Amino acid sequence: LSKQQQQEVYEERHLKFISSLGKGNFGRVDLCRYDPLGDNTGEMVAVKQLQSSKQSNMADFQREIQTISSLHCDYIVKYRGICYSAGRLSMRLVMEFLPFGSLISYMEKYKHIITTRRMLLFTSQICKGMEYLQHMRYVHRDLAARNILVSSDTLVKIADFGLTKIVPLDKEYYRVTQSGESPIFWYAPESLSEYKFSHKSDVWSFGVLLHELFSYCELSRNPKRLSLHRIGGDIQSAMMTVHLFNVLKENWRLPAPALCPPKVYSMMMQCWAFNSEDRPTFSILQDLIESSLQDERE
Ligand SMILES: CCc1cc(O)ccc1-c1ccc2c(C(=O)Nc3ccc(C)nc3)n[nH]c2c1
Repeated sequence: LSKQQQQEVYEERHLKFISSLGKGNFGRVDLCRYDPLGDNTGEMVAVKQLQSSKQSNMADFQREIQTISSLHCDYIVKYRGICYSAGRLSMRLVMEFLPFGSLISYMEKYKHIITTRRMLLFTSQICKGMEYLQHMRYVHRDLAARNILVSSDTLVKIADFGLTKIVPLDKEYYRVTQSGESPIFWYAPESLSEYKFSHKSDVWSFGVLLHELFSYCELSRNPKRLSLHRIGGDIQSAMMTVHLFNVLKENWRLPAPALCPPKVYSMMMQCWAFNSEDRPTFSILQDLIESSLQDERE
């Protein structure tokens, strides 16, 4: 079977645990080898335990699987299938394994050798992935460096943990975000004030992701830290959204990262237009990225 025709049902007995990929912002994920031939030639996959205790969740769950399995794009982490645990009500989500893990850990590790060109290549790939999601009428709502995975030194992919977002653990519901990360610092003003999400709010988040990337995903310079510095870090969380909305209304924006090419910061600023209709589309952003790539080529 070609990779594309790979059956969607994985038999538990052939799913061999290799190691834990750590508790990223997507909950606990394991590296497994799916080895039906039993000769260690099977493919490596990333596997996540999903519990869906109530019947209602099952409907949500099936719908999410329908969506995730319908996304076929080189710049979106591929859904591989589902492994039904014999007897137990739980099941496991099987996704494509990306050998370099999260963009945040990658940038921390390689920031001294990664070039502006390479960062613009990653930017272009994420933009293409978002163009595809928009074409599929899919709003991501949580575009951030923590949700980008690295396949190789020249390829990154968008992971949408939508599935892991909606499936609660058998006891409590948990938000799929980096421990301590509050997504409000990636939210467009209309998302903060009216909880409205659209392709245009994804563009706003894309600008914040660009800021993370060109700040080498450094924790000291991350959007949450910089925003809290501006609005005062000591306010309780309920007021944080209001304060953040107000400073954005008064045209405060994240400052240009050190060494950031002017054209790239200008792109971020266009993504952060207060009125959503003034923001560029992902295809316009693609042209701006190409033009920045040209500058880096000369
Ligand atoms: C199955 C959970 C999931 C659910 C979803 O909806 C979307 C994506 C994923 C997912 C999450 C993590 C990974 C990983 C990885 O973490 N890889 C790595 C490689 C190397 C190191 C050190 N750490 C880590 N690879 N593919 C992955 C897919």
